[in-house]
Amino acid sequence: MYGEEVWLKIQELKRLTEELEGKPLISGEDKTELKRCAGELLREYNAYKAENINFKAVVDNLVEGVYVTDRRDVTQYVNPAYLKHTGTQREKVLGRTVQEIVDEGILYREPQNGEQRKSTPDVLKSRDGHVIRGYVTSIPAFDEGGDLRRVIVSVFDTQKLKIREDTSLHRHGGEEPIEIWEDFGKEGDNPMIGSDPSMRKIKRTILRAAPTDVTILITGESGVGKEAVADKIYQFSKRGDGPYVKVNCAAIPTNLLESELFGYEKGAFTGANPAGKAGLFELADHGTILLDEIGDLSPELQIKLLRVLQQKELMRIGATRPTRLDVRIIAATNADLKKKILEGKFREDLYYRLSVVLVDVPPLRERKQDIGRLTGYYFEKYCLKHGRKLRLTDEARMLFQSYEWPGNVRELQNVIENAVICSEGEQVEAAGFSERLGFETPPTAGEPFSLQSALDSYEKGLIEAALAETGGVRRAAAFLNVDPSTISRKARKFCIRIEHKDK
Ligand SMILES: Nc1ncnc2c1ncn2[C@@H]1O[C@H](COP(=O)(O)OP(=O)(O)OP(=O)(O)O)[C@@H](O)[C@H]1O
Repeated sequence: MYGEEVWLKIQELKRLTEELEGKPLISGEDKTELKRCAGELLREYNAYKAENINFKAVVDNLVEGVYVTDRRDVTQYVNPAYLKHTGTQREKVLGRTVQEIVDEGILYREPQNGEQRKSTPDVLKSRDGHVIRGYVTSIPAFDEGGDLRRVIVSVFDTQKLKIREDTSLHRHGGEEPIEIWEDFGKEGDNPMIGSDPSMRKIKRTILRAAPTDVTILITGESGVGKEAVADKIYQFSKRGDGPYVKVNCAAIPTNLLESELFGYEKGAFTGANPAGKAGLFELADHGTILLDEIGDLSPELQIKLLRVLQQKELMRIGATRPTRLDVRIIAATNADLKKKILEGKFREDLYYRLSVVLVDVPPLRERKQDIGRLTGYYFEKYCLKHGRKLRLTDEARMLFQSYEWPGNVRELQNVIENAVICSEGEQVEAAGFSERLGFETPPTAGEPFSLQSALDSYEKGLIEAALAETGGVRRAAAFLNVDPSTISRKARKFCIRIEHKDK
């Protein structure tokens, strides 16, 4: 007697109990017995409900990815969250062995231990260039005879882990664990690598400002990652499912930029589309627009943009009525806008409207702590992309640390990709980059050259690199096999700032 039947019976019993309540013919004992019966039935019904929960529907709706294989490693089930994390499709994996899937390059999964429960961070990667990170737990399920029946793999989206840890961090006011800040972003997207204090601050700002609708101005040298910051703001905003329109204001000729941004009405000017055209702002309605190189905006367009910011509406060219807009504006520039204001080239009121939140991304040379991780990430990425199995030598890594990277992360990417493609052996040596990076360039005859200054420059680079790599004078000294006092003395001589302290 289960389900509906039990329920009806309980209702009947309840009704009877209430009816008999107060009637003299039924004894107290009978009433107690009736109540006991009803209670028992209710318990039975609840047990039935618990046993028959639709667990598949539950697992289908989990935030964690779940992947189940049988004992021969054949995929039996994957939940939607798993497919989302890995960007793969159900039909590509169901009924297939993990090995087949890995061999085809649909997915890369580091070896899992099928015999024991195991938790490992960072074990999922897709081979299409994205590195996917998740916290993975594999649980083998055995039958009564002790034989392995299936393996249940659950993947925790580390992005969620990061945000949860971040909030707990603020609650407890503790020191942030570095790994939270290493990569930053949803799985499958470009990570934003950086655990240098300046980058951590930027990531905290992104987490705080993204869910609001405030205007954000991102400044910094070319190639530092301004667009990468804007992408994260978009991802973490409430508009993450809405349109995201990116406009490089410097790339569109000034005479076209107005119609591109604001659109025009029909017959607005000769040569225009007779039906009129919506501008990029309108295409970004209910979403986000990134105005890159905002410093290049003409004075006329600055006024039009101010109107969009102040009144949340725009005038198409040739229009008589404004169009209402709901767009979140992010602006970016590598120009010094304060200087442009002083020179009368940029409106001060626009600057303040744009920079409600200001994110200044420092150049790579000011966050040397991140060079190692960025190098590792891009080296792995380009090796995968170009199908090469290479090793980056320690000397090459050191060289990277001591270089100033005027082109910032973009230059680092290019140098690494070039080395991955061009290197002939099995490892990428420092010599492969040194000339490109301007190290050890042999002097040409007749050029003024001092051996001492070349040696000083090399020594300075090595000490800076060792300090950045090891994080302290004593450890840098051990690394270079010299006395700590030598490091301190040379740091003074070469004006190297020592920010790191040995613990
Ligand atoms: N912290 C980071 N971690 C990983 N990759 C990064 C990081 N910052 C930047 N990049 C990568 O470096 C490249 C250049 O970054 P981006 O285009 O965001 O720089 P930018 O400051 O907008 O440059 P520009 O001023 O020239 O437009 C991109 O491919 C980006 O993904």
